[in-house]
Amino acid sequence: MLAHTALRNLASPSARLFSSSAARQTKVAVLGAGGGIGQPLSLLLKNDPLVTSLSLYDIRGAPGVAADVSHVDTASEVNGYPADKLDQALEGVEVVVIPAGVPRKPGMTRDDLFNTNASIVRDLAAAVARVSPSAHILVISNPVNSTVPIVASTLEKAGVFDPRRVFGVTTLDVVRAQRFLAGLVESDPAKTPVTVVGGHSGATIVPLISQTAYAKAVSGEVYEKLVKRIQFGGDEVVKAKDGAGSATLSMAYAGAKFTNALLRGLNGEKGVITPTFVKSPLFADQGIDFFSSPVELGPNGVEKIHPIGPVTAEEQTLLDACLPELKANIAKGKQFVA
Ligand SMILES: NC(=O)C1=CN([C@@H]2O[C@H](COP(=O)(O)OP(=O)(O)OC[C@H]3O[C@@H](n4cnc5c(N)ncnc54)[C@H](O)[C@@H]3O)[C@@H](O)[C@H]2O)C=CC1
Ligand SMILES: O=C([O-])CC(=O)C(=O)O
Repeated sequence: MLAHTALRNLASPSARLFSSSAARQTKVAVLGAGGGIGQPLSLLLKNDPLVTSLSLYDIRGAPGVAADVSHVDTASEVNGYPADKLDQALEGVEVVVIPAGVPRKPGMTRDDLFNTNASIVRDLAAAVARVSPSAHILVISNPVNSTVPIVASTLEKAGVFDPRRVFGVTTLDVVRAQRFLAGLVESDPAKTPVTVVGGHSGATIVPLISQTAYAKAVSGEVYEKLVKRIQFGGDEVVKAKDGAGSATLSMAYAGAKFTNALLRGLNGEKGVITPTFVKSPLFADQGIDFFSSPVELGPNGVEKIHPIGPVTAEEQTLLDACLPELKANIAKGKQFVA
């Protein structure tokens, strides 16, 4: 039930946006704004009335993207920053979205991106710690299961880590789950909320179909295929793009959706609840201190971490497979910064 309300709140951001005109507005930075995700994400954020100012940074091409996006006739101002202007890009920023880093090619796992992306994310987090230490950081760069602990440990080292302000963006898993389930049961995806917990890679992605209104409509082989498709939706896109990268457009949509949810929470809207990968007590006793479960977003970021709720035996099996892999991914991220 909780998940239902939660995801319904997320389902129609535009309707909520237009009723929020009196809300406090916010300066948002996109680091990696010139990339496959960064460009459409910047466009979608330009279209979000809760964003006052958009700061676009990349080691390549951000001023051009900024000039282009700045012509869109919404109120926010847009500035683009080249490679040597990271600190300027982060000045006064309250929300930082990070899609910087390399994407997968066919045959790679997300963990194969670690060697390149770990240092990119660490260095960007160090800059946020230095220039805008109280900003909320939304991590898109893969492998999310490791890059989020990298950001947290980097902030911790700098003495500015607040667990309420660091988020791994797992919204694409929720978006896919809702789209795929809705396709099977012929419902409206916006009215087919699904909670997805765990992390963001293969077996660590755990959709809780039993908590949906359609639990009984999908069983046996149909259920198994649905779960696999949600867990490996990223691979589907990587394969179809055939060497040209991974999901960018659906990720930009998911990133903008999560950013809007956070902004609504920061603005004091109540009941904004969505899964996100955060520092979490849920499985900390098993040495897993980051986990995605439904999180209520509020004026300080994470307001409340909700438990995963009732699971079936099949879902427990999925969780049992998720936890050791997630634990190793988290440890790898922490170790990189230590
Ligand atoms: N969390 C999720 O659900 C998803 C995550 N991703 C991940 O997002 C990341 C980006 O993917 P794409 O946009 O497709 O890649 P891309 O290669 O098209 O764009 C990445 C951008 O990052 C920039 N960049 C590299 N180093 C940088 C630095 N130090 N500072 C600022 N910018 C830097 C590059 O210049 C490039 O413009 C990948 O790691 C990918 O795996 C992709 C899809 C879904
Ligand atoms: O599959 C990838 O590498 C990109 C990603 O995280 C996704 O699409 O879920």
